[in-house]
Amino acid sequence: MTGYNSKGDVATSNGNHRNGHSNGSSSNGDRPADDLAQENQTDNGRIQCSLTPEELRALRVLNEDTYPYEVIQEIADFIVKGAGMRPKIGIICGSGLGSLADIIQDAKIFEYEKIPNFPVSTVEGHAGKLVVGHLEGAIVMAMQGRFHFYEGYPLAKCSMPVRVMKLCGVEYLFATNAAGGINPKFAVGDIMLMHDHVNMLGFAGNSPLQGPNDPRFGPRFPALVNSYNKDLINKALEIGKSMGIESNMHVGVYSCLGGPTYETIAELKALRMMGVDAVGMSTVHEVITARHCDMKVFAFSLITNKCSTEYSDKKDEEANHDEVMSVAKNRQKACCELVARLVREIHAQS
Ligand SMILES: O=P(O)(O)O[C@@H]1C[C@H](O)[C@@H](CO)O1
Ligand code: HPA
Repeated sequence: MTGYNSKGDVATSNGNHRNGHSNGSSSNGDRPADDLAQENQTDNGRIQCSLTPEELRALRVLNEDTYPYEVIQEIADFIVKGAGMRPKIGIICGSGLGSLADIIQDAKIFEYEKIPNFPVSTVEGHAGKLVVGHLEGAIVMAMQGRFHFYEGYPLAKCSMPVRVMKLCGVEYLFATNAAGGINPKFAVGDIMLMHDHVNMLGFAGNSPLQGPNDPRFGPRFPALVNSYNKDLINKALEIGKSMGIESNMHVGVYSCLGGPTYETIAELKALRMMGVDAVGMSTVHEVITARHCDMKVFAFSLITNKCSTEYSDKKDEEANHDEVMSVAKNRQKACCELVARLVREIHAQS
């Protein structure tokens, strides 16, 4: 166990000085770590760390799954300074929906690898770029590529970019995803506006808010009723109507499972009994993080495949990522129009 105090001291449960080397030697010559630890012992029993604040921060980011406020602030400052603008709306592009970021004008593009302390995208259909620019008069920032739990990232890391958005100035989060339709009324290509979720990873005791709470982001125990902004849902429904796609638009409940496996028939039956309409592997932890820091949330699922709850031998009824990507590509125009018009409405009101 490692503990940090507010002065940047570091203490380890075995009394060893923590310096990033596992063999007990340190950057202070060849002296054993125990000697240094004794010498650097402070009154409170903790060990005075000889690392610079920068080294300590880098070590912490590498080894820990939580991102301190100051690190998030640094990432946000890097983006705002690099873009030369402060976004108000954040967009997370779901699988195959990266084109939502292609409609942004005067775009400043940041590859994830080049953003300090940012994770990298590993999934096909998630380009790994952050795009900041203008859309329908508003300044927006879009993630062309999100982070999923099944990639090996802890939930806090998956949704860390939402906090970056917040500290960049973002007030509205638009989260989009590709999902399997469990509600038998849903067809492939339909859009489901999320009005609630079932957090299956939360049922299993996993949350992006696990660990010490930093009140600068939000409260220890945030309420999640009314997480999905009703005004934005109603506006999106109106937009859908004027686009002539109202019969392909629904309002429903999304559930996130850990993936990367698609669901079994028994799991799908269980989800349906719980009132779930669409199932995926993302979004919920992003929404939790956004609501924790008081962002307004709009989210939708593009139904890329139907999830039958009947046993069948037919191979073509099995979900697969190629189909997910190809449906998303076919429906990108409608998704882009919906997002752009909702951004326009928000901008017009402000
Ligand atoms: O990032 P999203 O939630 O849109 O991606 C879904 C879930 C998996 O990552 C992938 C499965 O096909 O699509
Ligand atoms: N299940 C889980 N995630 C998904 C699906 C699905 O059927 N389709 C797209 N993402």
